[in-house]
Amino acid sequence: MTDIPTKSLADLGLTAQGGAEARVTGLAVDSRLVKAGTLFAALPGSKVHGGEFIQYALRMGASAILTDAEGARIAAEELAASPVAVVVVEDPRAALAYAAALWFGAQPEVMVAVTGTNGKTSVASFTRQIWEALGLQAVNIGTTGVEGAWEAPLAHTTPEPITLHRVLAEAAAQGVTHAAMEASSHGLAQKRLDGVRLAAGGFTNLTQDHLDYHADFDEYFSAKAGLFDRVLGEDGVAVIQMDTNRGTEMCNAAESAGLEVIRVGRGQECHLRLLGLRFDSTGQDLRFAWNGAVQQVRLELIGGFQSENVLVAVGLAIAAGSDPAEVFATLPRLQGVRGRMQLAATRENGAAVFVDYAHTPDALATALQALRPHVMGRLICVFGAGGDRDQGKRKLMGEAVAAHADVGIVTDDNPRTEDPSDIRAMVLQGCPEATEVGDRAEAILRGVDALQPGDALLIAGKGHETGQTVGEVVYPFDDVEQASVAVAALDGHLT
Ligand SMILES: CC(=O)N[C@H]1[C@@H](OP(=O)(O)OP(=O)(O)OC[C@H]2O[C@@H](n3ccc(=O)[nH]c3=O)[C@H](O)[C@@H]2O)O[C@H](CO)[C@@H](O)[C@@H]1O[C@H](C)C(=O)N[C@@H](C)C(=O)N[C@H](CCC(=O)O)C(=O)O
Ligand SMILES: Nc1ncnc2c1ncn2[C@@H]1O[C@H](COP(=O)(O)OP(=O)(O)OP(=O)(O)O)[C@@H](O)[C@H]1O
Ligand SMILES: N[C@H](CCC[C@H](N)C(=O)O)C(=O)O
Ligand SMILES: [Mg+2]
Repeated sequence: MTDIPTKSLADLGLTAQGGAEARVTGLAVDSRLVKAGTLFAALPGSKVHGGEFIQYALRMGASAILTDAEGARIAAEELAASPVAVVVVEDPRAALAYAAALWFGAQPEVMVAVTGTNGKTSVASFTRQIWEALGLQAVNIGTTGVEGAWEAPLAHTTPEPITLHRVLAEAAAQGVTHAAMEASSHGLAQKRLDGVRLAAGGFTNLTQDHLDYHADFDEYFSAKAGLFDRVLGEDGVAVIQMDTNRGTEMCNAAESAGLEVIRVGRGQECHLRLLGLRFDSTGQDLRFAWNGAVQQVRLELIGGFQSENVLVAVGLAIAAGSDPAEVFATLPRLQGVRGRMQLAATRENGAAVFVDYAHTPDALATALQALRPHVMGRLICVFGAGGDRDQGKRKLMGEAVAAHADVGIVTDDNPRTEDPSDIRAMVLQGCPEATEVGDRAEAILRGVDALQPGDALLIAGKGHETGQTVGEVVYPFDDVEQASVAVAALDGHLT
């Protein structure tokens, strides 16, 4: 007959109205993906309630519907006329997260997650690199896809639970035992990772971003705190960067939830205490103490914020069971993450071009300040702000560049469905002296052309991205490639 694996609602931890049972052949949150036997999760959305699509899911042969009272109300007529099993719960997103975990079953034995406005991808990658250096089969999961012992592309930083658990089960089947994942604020607010068993959770920092999605900064904080007060079990460990806005509050939230906390920072109360950083042209020396015992390691990474991220990764690896001394010994082998303070090209006159993913006011300020000790001349910054995203951060991004760069060039960064010149105008409010060059390739060429001996150029905002999204179309675009092209064109012309 059929070899499609099925599960009962009870197998998925769900109870239908009237005790109805159903054999489920798959899960879907989008009605357009429903096939015969699928459980369709009709979720409350930001634009529309998924309940509107229940009738369509029924026509496609859904065997069960998971929704809330509102979804059941919207589709009351169709549901009454159908033999489908209906599960009504208060929080269908959380129920879906647990059902997806039960559907796919396996996940890597040891998992950690990291949240924060900036630094998640970096911490997740460093944690994976530490594990790999210790001989473990490890991956990081997030903005740059699944990387490490097993690789796969992802469309989101924290995928919705069906994709997430499919990926975790496939990774486990490939022999991956350790995984470090990013927990975005959207992912936490939508409970995408509530079904994941985590040994530890990390926090990097909290500054402005995504206030188009979260009602205000407190709600944004609460979403991030959900990693500690909801997702991590009581035997989990929290690794908290203290030297940052809301670090103490996040630590309190973790302690109130009964978690053990590893504090990271410069203060005396920190278990992983940053004692000093010395910068040179290829990296930095990091001096720190672990429970009072002093360590010093060489990092081939540009920018002091990378040391902060490394210490959070160190805390996560220790929290998840690795031996501290063995973890410290791996650190000189850490490699920078693609598009994070990446040296993309060098001009014949020695001036360097860096590509970085700074796309928030704090990240721009941090990245520019991090470059300053490496630059004797001027710091030039090519940057822009994304369309269909938090508008409130645009002027603040301009202000960060006005404050920390010597020359600013405002350009486009994924205008999406907005008018690019409107976005640039909002950015320019924060840096009226900057030059406006809409075309990003031309902006990069202008920035590279301006480089004199001792200067450096920071191309910010796109990092590892390989496309420029204008309207609904993604045009191929790579900052690292454009930097090389510009240097070759200008220096080739000069020689
Ligand atoms: C803003 C946001 O996070 N939206 C997510 C949310 O959708 P929504 O609430 O807006 O959905 P909606 O359009 O109102 O529709 C409601 C429901 O009806 C369903 N539907 C809709 C149309 C249809 O024909 N049939 C159907 O079933 C939808 O699947 C949805 O479940 O719930 C959906 C189902 O779980 C997600 O797929 C969707 O993520 C979209 C794709 C998205 O782009 N999210 C981005 C912003 C995101 O999550 N980014 C974060 C953070 C990045 C960062 O840190 O910088 C990330 O983790 O990537
Ligand atoms: N600890 C930090 N403090 C401040 N800024 C940072 C820190 N770490 C990274 N950044 C800045 O943020 C940029 C993005 O870093 P990263 O990709 O690691 O963050 P992320 O949190 O994963 O971002 P996203 O929300 O897009 O997934 C870096 O290129 C750098 O400019
Ligand atoms: N995950 C972030 C990435 C932003 C990167 C930047 N290039 C932009 O498009 O704004 C977001 O979607 O808000
Ligand atoms: Mg990321």
